[in-house]
Order: sequence, then structure tokens, then C-alpha cells
Amino acid sequence: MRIVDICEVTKPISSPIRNAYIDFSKMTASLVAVVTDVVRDGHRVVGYGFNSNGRYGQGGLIRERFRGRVLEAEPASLLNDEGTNLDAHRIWAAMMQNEKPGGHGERSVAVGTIDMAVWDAIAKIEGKPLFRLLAERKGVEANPRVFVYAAGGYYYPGKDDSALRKEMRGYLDRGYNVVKMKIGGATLAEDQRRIEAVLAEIDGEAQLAVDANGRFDLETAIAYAKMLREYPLFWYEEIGDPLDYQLQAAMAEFYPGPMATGENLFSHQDARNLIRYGGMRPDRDWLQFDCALSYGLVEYLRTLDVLDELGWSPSRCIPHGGHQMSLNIAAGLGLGGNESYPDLFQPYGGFPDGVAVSDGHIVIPELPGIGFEGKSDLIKVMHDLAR
Ligand SMILES: O=C([O-])CC(=O)C(=O)O
Ligand SMILES: [Mg+2]
Repeated sequence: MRIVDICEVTKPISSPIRNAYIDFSKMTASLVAVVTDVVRDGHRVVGYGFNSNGRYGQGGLIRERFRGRVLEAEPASLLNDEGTNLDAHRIWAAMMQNEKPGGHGERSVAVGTIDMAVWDAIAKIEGKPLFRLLAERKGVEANPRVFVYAAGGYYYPGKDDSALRKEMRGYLDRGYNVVKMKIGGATLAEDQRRIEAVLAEIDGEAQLAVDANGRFDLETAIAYAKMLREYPLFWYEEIGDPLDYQLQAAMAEFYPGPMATGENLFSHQDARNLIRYGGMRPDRDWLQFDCALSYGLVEYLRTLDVLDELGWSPSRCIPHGGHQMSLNIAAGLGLGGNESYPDLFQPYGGFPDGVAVSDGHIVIPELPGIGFEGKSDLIKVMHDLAR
């Protein structure tokens, strides 16, 4: 049993949307296939992965460093003790040889993308859904019913409040009961008007989260906190620079409601620093680490261990990224839910065909691997890369 190739293609996921920090006009994602020599049901097992939006495709790093380290490793050294399957932790260690600690940036995206494909292959080799495999290994009960919320509400050329309201109404019509919109890309007064428009539209049928994408300095963060705390928001997200733990810690004094952050922290060490120094409150705040951007599930398992040591339940995690990998982690390991972008970043985001949101939840179907084979538009581009 061995990995015979790792293929990568960088795909556009561009759109005219804008958050408080970046526009998505040139956004890309890496699509990866980990090709094995294992045959199941008459087909070669191929695992697939991709990185989520916000960071760009990582073809350069994947081709120059990480692919070669896996393919050059002694194949038996990448298997479990019994030799019956790939071992994601050993593959991770092979990828990360000769990498110094710290400075977690784009490298974590390249590794996370390959790691997703490795886990897809492992679960397919075992012939089960990844969420079942994760629950089994952890000795816990899987729960395929997962909370999902609708992320959108971007700034968009020519988009007025009525278009924003219509977008949010569309999410409610599709079964969501939490929606998210961007703030910090306009003046405070304009953002307040947009928030009030959305709250009038959803009118108690759903809750609203707001996301500043790390835009605010302390003064602006506090000014917004004073405005936002007058509304019953689901959360106030990524207020200041993701690595400014002191700013995050200071916000508790001004914002009693739930806050969320973590999508731009890419290692268990950074996650630990957030918990140690960021003043996050385990009874109400939310953690959004996204394995696809942060060295994959092998690293995410370390992050969950760190959270456990520091008194945080996995149920406080609702990852960024809107991909099926985090849905599996949520169902298998008891996370609080997952992000979803109903109208964006297709075909990568979303759920297998026929899965509908009801009362803010979906039920993951029982498909081997991560479940990409159940999403026809996605599996088509994956098969174009390798099958
Ligand atoms: O706009 C983005 O970069 C995505 C984001 O923050 C989120 O989904 O929370
Ligand atoms: Mg965000």
C-alpha cells in the first residue's frame, strides 16, 4: 500500500465581494488529489482536499516542498503499525521534516490541503464516512446532525440595503436560523444602518452574527462594541488583528455578548496563545480555527487537546471555511457546528446533493470518506484532476 502521486491544481474562486480587509477578485484555492494504489469497489482510492477561502492556492509550496517529502518517504513508514492503512500523523511528520517552528503562514495552508486529502483516502480505505472513523477512534458517539449558519452579507458593488435584506431572506427560506454579515468596510453609521436593515428583515426568525475581519484598532473596536452591544447578536467576530491578543482581551470589558475569532490562527501554539492571553470566555465565546488553513486535522486534533487542557469544550468550536471536512469533524468529535456559504465559493463549499438545511441543521449522509463523491459539481472537478 502506498501513495503513488500527489496532484495539485490552482483554481479561481474569485467573486466581486469585499470584506473589511480584502476583495475576492483574485482569490484562488488549491485542489489536491492524493492517489493511492489501493483498490476499493473496483476503483483506485484517491483522496481529495482543498484549502478554504481567504488564503490563496498553494501550488508553489506543495510542488516545491511537501509533495516530494511524501513521495520520497519509504512507503511503509507512512502506514499504521498493522500496515492496513495510511497514517495521517506519520504523513504529517514526513511533510514537516526540516521545517522550523513558528511563523505559521502559507505553509500551514499547503500542509492542511494535503492533509484533508490524506484523511479522505484513509476513510475511503476503511470504507466509512470520516465522521464515523473519527468518533470510533476517539471512543465517542458520532452525531451526523450538525448546526450550520449562513455566511454572506459582503460588501458588493451596487448592493443596497434591500439587496442585503433579500440575501438574508434567502438564507432563512433555505432553512438557516443564524446568518452572518460583514462590518468594518464602511463607516460605523453605515454599518449600523445595514445591521438594523438585516435585523428588521429577519425579525426574530433568526439571529445575526457580524464579522469585522480583523480590521479594527482598539479605539474603533470599542466604538463598534458600544454600538453592537445594544443588539442581540449571535457573535461579534474577528474584531482586531488575529494576533493581537491584548486587544481581544480588552474587549470583554466593552462587549458582554459572545465574540468569535481564530480563523487566522494556524497552529495549536497560536490557538493556545489566544486562550492564554486573549481573554476568551469558555461560557459564551466561539473558536473558528479552520483545519484547511492550519496544518490539517492532525494539527486540529492537537488544538482540541490544548483546548481540553485549558478547560474548553469542543462544542465551543464552529470552524471557518464552509467545507465538508469540518462538517465531518463537527459530527465526529462534537464541535458546535460549521460555517456555510450558501451562495459563494462553489463548487467547493456546501453539502452533498440533496442535503437540505432544516431548523439550522443538516444531517451528513453516510458516504465513504469526506463525502465529496456525493456533491456532483465538486466531484467532477476532482475527477478532472485525478481519479
Ligand atoms: O470574508 C472572509 O474572509 C471569510 C470570513 O471571514 C468568514 O467566513 O468568517
Ligand atoms: Mg470571518
